[in-house]
Amino acid sequence: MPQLIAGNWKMNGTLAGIAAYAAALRPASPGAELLVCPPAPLIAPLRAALDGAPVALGAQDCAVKRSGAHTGDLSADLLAELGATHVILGHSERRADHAESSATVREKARTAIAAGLVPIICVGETEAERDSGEAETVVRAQLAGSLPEELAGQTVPGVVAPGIIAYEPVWAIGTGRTPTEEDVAAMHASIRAALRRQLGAAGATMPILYGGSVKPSNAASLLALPEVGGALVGGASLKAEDFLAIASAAARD
Ligand SMILES: O=C(CO)COP(=O)(O)O
Repeated sequence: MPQLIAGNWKMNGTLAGIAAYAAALRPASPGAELLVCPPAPLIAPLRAALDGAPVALGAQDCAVKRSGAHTGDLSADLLAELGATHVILGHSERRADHAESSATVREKARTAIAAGLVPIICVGETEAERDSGEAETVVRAQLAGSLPEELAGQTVPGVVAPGIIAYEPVWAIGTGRTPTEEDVAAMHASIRAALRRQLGAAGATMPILYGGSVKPSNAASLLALPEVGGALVGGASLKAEDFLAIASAAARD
């Protein structure tokens, strides 16, 4: 399976900036799969500007419910209609800023799957949890709470992976710091073991992305580690050249 390089724009990006970003991505053929997750109002314009280029689009969150009286929430079905194929769920910024529990993430993942979206479920420890030796325990608990059992059997037509995990240590996000290669490899192995236990055969192949200060300069070494199925890139995905440089680091593996 080719590695997946996913960009999470977070609350960045403008309608005015879409044309130049799409123009930089359109001719690219990096060998990795590309996914861009802009703010939801930019999904449809970016889809149009990409003009058929093989770049998938995703959202950064969706609602628990599929429709109804939920002011300000975003329906997974509408996101799919706008052109999203993926949705990031349970990012640590949402867990922290919006008090999202693993149980809520699980409900959202269920809704996303029902709407035909591939959920990218984020897990990761804080610095205090790593320092106290609890990182793997915390991540295992997040996986146990956040993954719906539908992931064990779900297939979305035309999509290889029914779900994706992103390991993002909270202390590595936007800080320029990353775990050691040994720590990334150990955590990804631990996540793989947990996925196998929870989801059986589906858990054996589900991609596990690494996220947290991935840049062109460190992408090749992070992406070469065992069980690293790609990257979830924040800041460096905002510049098309940096995003593509990370994707070409994946392609060299
Ligand atoms: O949170 C992230 C992606 O979801 C990572 O962000 P940075 O790449 O900016 O550290």
